[in-house]
Amino acid sequence: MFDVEYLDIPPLAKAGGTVRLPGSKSISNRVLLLAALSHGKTTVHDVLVSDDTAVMLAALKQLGCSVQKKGDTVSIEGLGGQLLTKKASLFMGNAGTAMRPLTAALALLGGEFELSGIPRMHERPIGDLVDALRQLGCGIDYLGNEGFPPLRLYPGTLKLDAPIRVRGDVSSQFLTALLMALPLVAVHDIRIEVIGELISRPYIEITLKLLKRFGIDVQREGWERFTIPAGSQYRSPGEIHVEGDASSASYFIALGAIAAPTKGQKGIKILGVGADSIQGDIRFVEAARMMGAHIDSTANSLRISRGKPGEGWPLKAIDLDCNHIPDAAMTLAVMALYAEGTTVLRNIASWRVKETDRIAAMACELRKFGATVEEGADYIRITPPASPSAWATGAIHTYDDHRVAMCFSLAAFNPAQLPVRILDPKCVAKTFPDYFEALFAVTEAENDHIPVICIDGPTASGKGTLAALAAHRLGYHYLDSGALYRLSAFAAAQAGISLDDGDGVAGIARTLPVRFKGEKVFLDGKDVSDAIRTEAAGMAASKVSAHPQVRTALLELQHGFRCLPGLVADGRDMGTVVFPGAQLKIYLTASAEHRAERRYKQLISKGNSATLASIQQDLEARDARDMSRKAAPLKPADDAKLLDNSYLSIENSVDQVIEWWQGSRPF
Ligand SMILES: Nc1ncnc2c1ncn2[C@@H]1O[C@H](COP(=O)(O)OP(=O)(O)OP(=O)(O)O)[C@@H](O)[C@H]1O
Ligand SMILES: Nc1ccn([C@H]2C[C@H](O)[C@@H](COP(=O)(O)O)O2)c(=O)n1
Repeated sequence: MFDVEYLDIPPLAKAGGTVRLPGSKSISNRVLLLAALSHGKTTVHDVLVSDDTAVMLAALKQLGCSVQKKGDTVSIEGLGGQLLTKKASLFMGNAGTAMRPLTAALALLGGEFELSGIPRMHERPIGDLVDALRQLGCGIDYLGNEGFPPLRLYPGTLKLDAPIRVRGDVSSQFLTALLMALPLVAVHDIRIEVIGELISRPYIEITLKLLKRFGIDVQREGWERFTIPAGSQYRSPGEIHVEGDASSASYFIALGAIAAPTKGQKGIKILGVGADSIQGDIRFVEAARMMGAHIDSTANSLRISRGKPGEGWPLKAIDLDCNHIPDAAMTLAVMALYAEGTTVLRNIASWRVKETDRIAAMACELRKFGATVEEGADYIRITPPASPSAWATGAIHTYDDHRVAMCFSLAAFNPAQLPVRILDPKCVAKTFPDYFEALFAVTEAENDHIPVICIDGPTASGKGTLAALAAHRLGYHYLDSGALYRLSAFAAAQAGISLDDGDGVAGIARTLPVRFKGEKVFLDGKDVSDAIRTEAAGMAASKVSAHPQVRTALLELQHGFRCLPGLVADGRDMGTVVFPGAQLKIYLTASAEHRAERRYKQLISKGNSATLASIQQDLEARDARDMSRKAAPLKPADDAKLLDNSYLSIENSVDQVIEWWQGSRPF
């Protein structure tokens, strides 16, 4: 996951490859709760591992459920409709799929509970569900504002004779919550009557299908009346698989529809969800086809490609009632940027009470790209920028809403080739923690659009420390090019090749079996991190680095580090030779005394013996060699910014680099 303040996505050009989707959030949280309420043990496979499912699992554990989790497989020993814990404070985060059904189940089972969440959860309505539960005799108080969490639940006297009336036009989760809770008390037939037009019906279909898997056969008359038969009892199905998240699929369906295919690939293949999906958002496929996408499906996979020019590309604008795909419809709003004409998405009032007011959020962020957007109580109308030159870009606010973040990543295909900044990208953890990694794995940018920051300078100036920290702040990859010279010298010595034999060392360097993992370096699978960090290894590296053949041999390997979303590289010739077109070049230096002292402290802290004087002598000798060699000598690039950090802390040095970087960005 990109745990950074913002993520800059370079302009993207192409897409192709296979994406395996994480499990559906809606199915995962329903199944986890049903498993907890059932008799017997349920093993749930392919569960979504995310913030919202973590909230549900934590609550179930607090309620006395035995939960075993291994990767995306969760085994739950069901409570059989009996609570082991009758008193608890449960934190629901911003997970509506946990808050609503747990409120209903705990209110009916009795006990004293408090359910709260993050501030946005306390702005999301729950009054219609509370009203329905109060009709049943459940004890519920509002602890904050009337109609909103947090809630206090306490035992009441249940009255189950009269039909229960619940509103269906604000959130279908209220009905889902009742459908999942009422089988716990179905001593006789229990009827639910829906008031108002039921929105998001596909989610009710998911609920009914899953209830059936757990032994509850709800009878439905239209979408207005539901009956839970007397004697209903939850029974574990034993094993159950969660299908991939159809709402998450929408981003990759859209990707296939708007991106030119990468060489050798037939667009995007999505695994985990397909024509047999029980999720309503699978019907996003129909909307994407209407806009021009080519989509083939099997039972549990999809393949998407962009239409030919004039036959699906550019996309066609649509005017669509989106009641059946409320979450995935947000993706259509971004696809509208690539459509000819004005797209209207209707019947989306529920967007206003989701993680944020999604209509307002989408309108505000779409305008940053130059789109003309009109919003109404339950619709949004989007006209894209009139021409490539009318496109703009911006820093996208994500409102702690995972879907806003994921949708707007697709704006990086803009024809003006502008980068897009996603603020707080880690909000995708709610449903798809590795979304951006998955996106970058199947997208391509033109090579010179992938940003590179070069940090060159003499020995022990702090290049590595600075480069690694800057890379971490930006979510970029990091290249320690010095390690490659160290490894070449190390591997050559091990193979009995003289360090003076340029061709011999180059032969080794050309096929270095190297792997970086965090701060560790592996050569042919062996951890050599410490072995290549000695002063002697540094001197050996300096020697082999003077051979032009060795430098040429390592060039391709270094270029390979330039990957999405960007790179910070440190060394001696990053800005002058390896990445001459880099967007930012820094020449980092410090006085020889300061550098010797830093290296001295570094060596001593690792238990090595050294004297300050000998270290200073060694590093000056190494610098002299690196600066005087013919091939790619150490020197500042003509366009490098000079940074002397003799009296600058590490934090201030990083801040300076980030400030320079920000200054070069269009946000
Ligand atoms: N601004 C700074 N102030 C004080 N100490 C620093 C500063 N920058 C780096 N250091 C410390 O200096 C030591 C050397 O830093 P680092 O290994 O990053 O240098 P380097 O330039 O990459 O060295 P080399 O050329 O040998 O690879 C480390 O212990 C690091 O923590
Ligand atoms: N881009 C680079 C990086 C390193 N070298 C050589 C010269 C250095 O003395 C030696 C070790 O580098 P360090 O790990 O100390 O950064 O490798 C080079 O020539 N070009």
